[in-house]
Amino acid sequence: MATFIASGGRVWRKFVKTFPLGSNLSLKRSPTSALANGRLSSTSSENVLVSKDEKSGIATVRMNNPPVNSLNTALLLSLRSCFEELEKDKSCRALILTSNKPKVFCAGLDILELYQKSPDYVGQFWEKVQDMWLSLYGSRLVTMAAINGHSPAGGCLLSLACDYRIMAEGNFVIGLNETQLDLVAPFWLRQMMVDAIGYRQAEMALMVGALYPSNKALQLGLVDKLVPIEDVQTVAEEEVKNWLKIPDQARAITKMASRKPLLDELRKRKQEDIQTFRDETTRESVQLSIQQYLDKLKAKK
Ligand SMILES: CCCCCCC/C=C/C(=O)SCCNC(=O)CCNC(=O)[C@H](O)C(C)(C)COP(=O)(O)OP(=O)(O)OC[C@H]1O[C@@H](n2cnc3c(N)ncnc32)[C@H](O)[C@@H]1OP(=O)(O)O
Repeated sequence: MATFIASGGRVWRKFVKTFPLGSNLSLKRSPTSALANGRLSSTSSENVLVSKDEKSGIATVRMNNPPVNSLNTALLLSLRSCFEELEKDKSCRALILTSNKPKVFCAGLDILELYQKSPDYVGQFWEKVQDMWLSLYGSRLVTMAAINGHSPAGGCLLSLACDYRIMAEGNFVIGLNETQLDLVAPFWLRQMMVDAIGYRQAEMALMVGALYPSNKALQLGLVDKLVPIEDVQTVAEEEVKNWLKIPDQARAITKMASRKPLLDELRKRKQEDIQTFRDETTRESVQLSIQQYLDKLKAKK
C-alpha cells in the first residue's frame, strides 16, 4: 500500500507554509496511476494538488481551480511557487502538469482578471503570468503536460512551456485563440508556437486564433501523443520514465541551451512586455471585445 506523507521533507514543509492549505491533505490520486506502488509525498494548496513519488522523483501537479482552471492571480502564484519548490528539491527529477478536473486542462487566463481593471492591476497580473512561465519554461526538470481536456490560450501556453505534450483523444481543443478576444499573443508565446509547429503554421494559427481538435493538433505537432482520456496520466508517467533514462545533467544543459535565448529575451524586455499588456488590455475596444466574449461564454448555456 502506498504511504501518504503530508509534509515529508524540508521542501514540502516550506511549500505548505507558503500557501493556505485546504482541509484536504490527502492525495487525490488517479486509480490508474503507475506511481501507485511508489512512496508518495503529497501536499496541496486549495488550487494546486501536488504529489511526488519519492522513488522515481516524479511529481504530479494537478490544477484544481474550479470550474475550468482559469489562471487567476491565486492559481498563477500557486503554480509558480510549486514549480520553484520542485526545482529546488534535489530529489525531484520530473514534473507532470495536469488537471484535477478531467475534460478541462486549463481555460487560459481568467478573463475576469482583464475586465474593468485598472492599468496597474492588469500590469501586476501580467507579471505573474510572466513569472509563472519563466519558472516552468526554464525548469531543469523533465516537464510533461498531461492534457486531459480543453487547453485554449493560456492552457496552450502552459502546455507549450513543457518538454512534451500528451493529450486526450476526443472532442477537446487546444490552441492560441487570443485574436478572437482582440488580444495579441506576446513574442515569447508566439515563439513557442513557432518552435512547436513551424513558422507558416504558427503564423496562420496565431492570426486566426485557431483552436484545433486534438487529432489536428497531433498532425501539426502541437501535441506529441494522443491517448484515451483515462490513460493520459499513466502514459505521461511511462513517457517521463523513458526521459529519465537520459542522464539528468546532459538533458538539462541541452534544454537550457535551447531555451536560454527566449528566457533571456523576456527577462530583458519584461517591463516593455508589461507595458504593452497594460496598454492593450485596457483599451476601450479590447474591453468591449472581452465583454462580448464573456457574454458569449455565458450564452452558451
Ligand atoms: C497584449 C495582450 C496579450 C494577451 C496575451 C494573452 C495570453 C493568454 C490569453 C488567454 O488565456 S485569454 C482566455 C482565453 N480562454 C478562452 O477563450 C477559453 C474560454 N472558455 C471556454 O472555451 C470553455 O469554458 C472551455 C474551457 C472549453 C470549457 O467549457 P465548459 O463547457 O466545460 O465550461 P463553460 O460552461 O464554458 O465554463 C464554465 C464557467 O467558467 C467560465 N469561464 C470559462 N472560461 C473562462 C476564462 N478563461 N476566464 C474566466 N471564466 C471562464 C464560464 O463563463 C462559465 O461561467 P458561468 O457561466 O458558470 O458563470
